[in-house]
Amino acid sequence: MTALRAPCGTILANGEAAAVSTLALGLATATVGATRLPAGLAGAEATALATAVGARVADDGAGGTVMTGRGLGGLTEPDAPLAVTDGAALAVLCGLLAGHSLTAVIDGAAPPDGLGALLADASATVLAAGDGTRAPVTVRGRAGLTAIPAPDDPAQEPWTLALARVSAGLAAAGTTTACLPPVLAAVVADLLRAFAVPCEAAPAGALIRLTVTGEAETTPAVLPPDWPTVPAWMAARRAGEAPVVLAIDGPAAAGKGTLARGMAERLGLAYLDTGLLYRATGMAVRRAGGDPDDPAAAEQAARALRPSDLAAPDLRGEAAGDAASRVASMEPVRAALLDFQRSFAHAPPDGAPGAVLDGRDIGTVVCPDADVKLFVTASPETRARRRFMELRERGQDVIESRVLQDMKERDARDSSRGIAPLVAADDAVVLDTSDLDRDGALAASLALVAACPRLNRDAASGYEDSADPRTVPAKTAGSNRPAGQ
Ligand SMILES: Nc1ncnc2c1ncn2[C@@H]1O[C@H](COP(=O)(O)OP(=O)(O)O)[C@@H](O)[C@H]1O
Ligand SMILES: Nc1ccn([C@@H]2O[C@H](COP(=O)(O)OP(=O)(O)O)[C@@H](O)[C@H]2O)c(=O)n1
Repeated sequence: MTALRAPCGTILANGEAAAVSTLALGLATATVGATRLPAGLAGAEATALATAVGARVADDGAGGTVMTGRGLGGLTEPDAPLAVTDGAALAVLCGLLAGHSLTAVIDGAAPPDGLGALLADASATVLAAGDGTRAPVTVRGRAGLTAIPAPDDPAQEPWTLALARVSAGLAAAGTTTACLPPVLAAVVADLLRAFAVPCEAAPAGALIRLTVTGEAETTPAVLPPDWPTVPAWMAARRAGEAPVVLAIDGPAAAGKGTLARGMAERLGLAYLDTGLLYRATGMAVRRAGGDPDDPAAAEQAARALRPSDLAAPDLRGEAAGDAASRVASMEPVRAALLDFQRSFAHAPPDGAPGAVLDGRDIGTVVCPDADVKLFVTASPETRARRRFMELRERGQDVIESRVLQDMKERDARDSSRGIAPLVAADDAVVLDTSDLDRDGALAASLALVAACPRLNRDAASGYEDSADPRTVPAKTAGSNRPAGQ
């Protein structure tokens, strides 16, 4: 057996985040070809760990890392103990190493209960200092693990073991099943798919059942730069605290909805387009033959609004936008729609750990305590161009100069109204998307979420550099200002 020497590497110690990062690094080291990892994911210690099992590591020239692995089953035996300070990361690493013909000693964290039994089932042997519950752990792996039996009661298996099951399953014959909490399952499935590992995710009660097809040929991946946000939402969810609320405000066609949908998807949060509530109210008045400027008709429509009204096909056009901004200037209409928006933010549907809301007054009125407030804007010409293209793609016969004119009028009405006007909250970050494409805007926004103190509280070490707000082309709103200026 390899003689014990001083530890030669550590892995970030952030519970779920550390385990997911370890899985990402492990996949990269077990993949033939060059995988790009974003800044922050492969820290110095983790890089040393990957190098110790035969991966080649280089800078990508942009703060990230290019890792060239050796293929599943191709990792080499480390000639010194590997140091891992987090038990969940250790479990994932043991699972990965179990599918290789090597012996590795891992020192640092204690292995989670049941890890030895799980890997023994897959024909790898995990030995620990006598009883399998203390460091150091020795993994004697072997190529071509037998299929890993499903857990007796998936709901009872700790997520640490479920993740070890996934990592061991990569090299195991057939299908491996693991059950994980929804957010963790979503990010793991995302990661596996990035490396082309066949995997399926389906609800299994409160958990998500992930099935991973083993012995797949992984392909090099490019992990997006927002990976550092992973610990943020995981930390928020684990803390069992108030839901995460992200508020996105800004003028028409700035890209709020595109950004909000993207953030909700990436972070596993619920999304509410609050503009639709006003659009549906305004169009309900119009459809009833009324005038959106009539306060009584508008209030009645707002009070009678039903979720199914939000699916009406004519809500995206400029006529609906115009009607919306008329009814939106009336206090009773706003009051009638406020509770719904606040309830959505504070108790997001489907047990989501938080919500993203976009509109005009989310950061100022609806959710003044939001964790992150973004004020998204772009030059009027850029916005008009985008809206024009969008409407044309929907088959609407529109003239760009007219779209610009309508939009300016609507922005002016929204900014100058007495109640909940369109202004950036004092603590909002202004994000000008004029020179950012959709992906760029999303990456910048996710980096801001990663930098949010409450969300990072539990996930500080190893990630703070990557969440450097200096990389974000945004500034904090010092004073309230009208849109489009
Ligand atoms: N950064 C961007 N670059 C280019 N086009 C964008 C960008 N963000 C959004 N768009 C496009 O602009 C149009 C308006 O975006 P949308 O998200 O609906 O804005 P808003 O919700 O602020 O009205 C859509 O067609 C969308 O695809
Ligand atoms: N939170 C909100 C959301 C929308 N609105 C109003 O609803 C109109 C339509 O909003 P929207 O977000 O659907 O419009 P776009 O930005 O997509 O063009 C806006 O012009 C505002 O007048 C509001 O007053 N408050």
